[in-house]
Amino acid sequence: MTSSSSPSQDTKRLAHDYPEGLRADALMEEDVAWSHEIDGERDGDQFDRSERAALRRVIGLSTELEDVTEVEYRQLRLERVVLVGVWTSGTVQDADNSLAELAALAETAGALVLDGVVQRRDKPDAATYIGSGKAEELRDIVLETGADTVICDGELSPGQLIHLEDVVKVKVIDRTALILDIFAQHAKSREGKAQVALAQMQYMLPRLRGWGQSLSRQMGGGKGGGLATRGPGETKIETDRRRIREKMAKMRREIAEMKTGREIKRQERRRNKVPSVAIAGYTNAGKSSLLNRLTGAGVLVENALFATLDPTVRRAETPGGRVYTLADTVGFVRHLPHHLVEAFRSTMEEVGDSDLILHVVDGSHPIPEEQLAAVREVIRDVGATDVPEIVVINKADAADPLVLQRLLRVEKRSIAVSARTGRGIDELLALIDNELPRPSVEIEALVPYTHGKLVARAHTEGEVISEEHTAEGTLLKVRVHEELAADLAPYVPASLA
Ligand SMILES: Nc1nc2c(ncn2[C@@H]2O[C@H](COP(=O)(O)OP(=O)(O)OP(=O)(O)O)[C@@H](O)[C@H]2O)c(=O)[nH]1
Ligand SMILES: [Mg+2]
Repeated sequence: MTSSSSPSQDTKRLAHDYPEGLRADALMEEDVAWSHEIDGERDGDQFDRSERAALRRVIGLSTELEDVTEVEYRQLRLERVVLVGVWTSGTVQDADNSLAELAALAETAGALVLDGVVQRRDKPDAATYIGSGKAEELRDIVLETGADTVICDGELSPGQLIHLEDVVKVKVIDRTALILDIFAQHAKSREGKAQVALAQMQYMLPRLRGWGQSLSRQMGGGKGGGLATRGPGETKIETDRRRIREKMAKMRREIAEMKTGREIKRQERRRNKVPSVAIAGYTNAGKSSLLNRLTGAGVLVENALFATLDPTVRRAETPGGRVYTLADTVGFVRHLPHHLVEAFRSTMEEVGDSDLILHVVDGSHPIPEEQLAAVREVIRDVGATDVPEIVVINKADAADPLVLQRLLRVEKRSIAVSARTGRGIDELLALIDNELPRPSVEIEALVPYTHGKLVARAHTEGEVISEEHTAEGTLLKVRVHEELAADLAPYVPASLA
């Protein structure tokens, strides 16, 4: 029969194939070393690394939930984890990639990945996700490695989580909970925090009993407190559910209010006719690096997933001096938990509202096409399909030239760049200039020197074709939007009007 150290044929253990591939610290060290190495030539100031490090997990604590009603303060304490995936379709390579991504997610959350297994099945087992026999094998791996948590590569039903926990006897969490946890760690703005909290509550609501059961099991069936707050005939779970629902409603209202604030700012930009460019793309593709490279903004860059959760908007200029805004956005990931898509919908709508999308993809990834497809799915989801898109194939310095060629051939409007070395950046800037909506009215005006403001506006809001300083004032030939054309109309020389 199968012994603990040799799982049967249809289960594949990844740790043996990638002895170093699943380790987080190696990833981070490379990043730090590099940032010291190239002074002044880096893709961004990594200023809150220490702050981020302070959020890393505490050693030796297992997942705990102190009070379900305080769900937004809940933390998954992950330390030593074993990953498990069910591989239903696609190639072995696909399955490996998926688990490698889960490993990167787990490491981003602060866990140490000890082992990873994928299981070939037609579909996940309804009761235990991997099937009871495999669950026993998984139990052996957990014992052998000393893991305290198992992370499943999918979204499990509350029942599956409980049943699998019963067999493996350590905490079991799924990919959705893991991603929610990372978002919770990384959210900084009030809006971001509220969005994550809402998504967490949504996820928790149907799972309350599961968590409650395993919690009471852990505590030896203790009754817990909170009796005083309970209404007559209401069980603890019912009270908790009711309180969570109330909190969710409050959270939704708050998010709606914050959205209004952002909406006003956006309308202001639109009124000023400032074109907007959104940088979207798969997590870790180099979106923040690109923003930093294009504008010199000091946005946090980290070799971790979901480093950016709060959209940053920066001012940028075309080579001709036309002003536009450049917005960094939340990264995407395959099978983004539905709750998160919902909670971040308003943020993602910014992408749909922009004049141009820079769709950044990691060219050094083995199959960048998968990332492109996953991102486009979300873009479709938020109804942003009619915004023009430039595919920016980043990390060209580290990419396989054949992969680059393939992508450049398939994607019509695409360009290969490296935010790290600066390769292709000038071409990208020119391309952005080309794709940005152009002001529609061409006009010639003689602006008196007393109206210098109008000349300045012509430079930032329009395109100056020629400019001449005459005795009577500045003679401008410009392309501008209609409002500015109206403001300039009084100064159009009679001979031209
Ligand atoms: N080799 C190489 N690495 C790059 C390049 N651009 C970015 N990186 C690295 O890729 C990692 C992720 O970069 P970020 O800019 O944080 O990526 P992001 O898309 O903003 O990621 P999230 O905000 O986490 O979704 C960092 O370690 C960067 O140093 C590049 O052109 N070449
Ligand atoms: Mg980022």
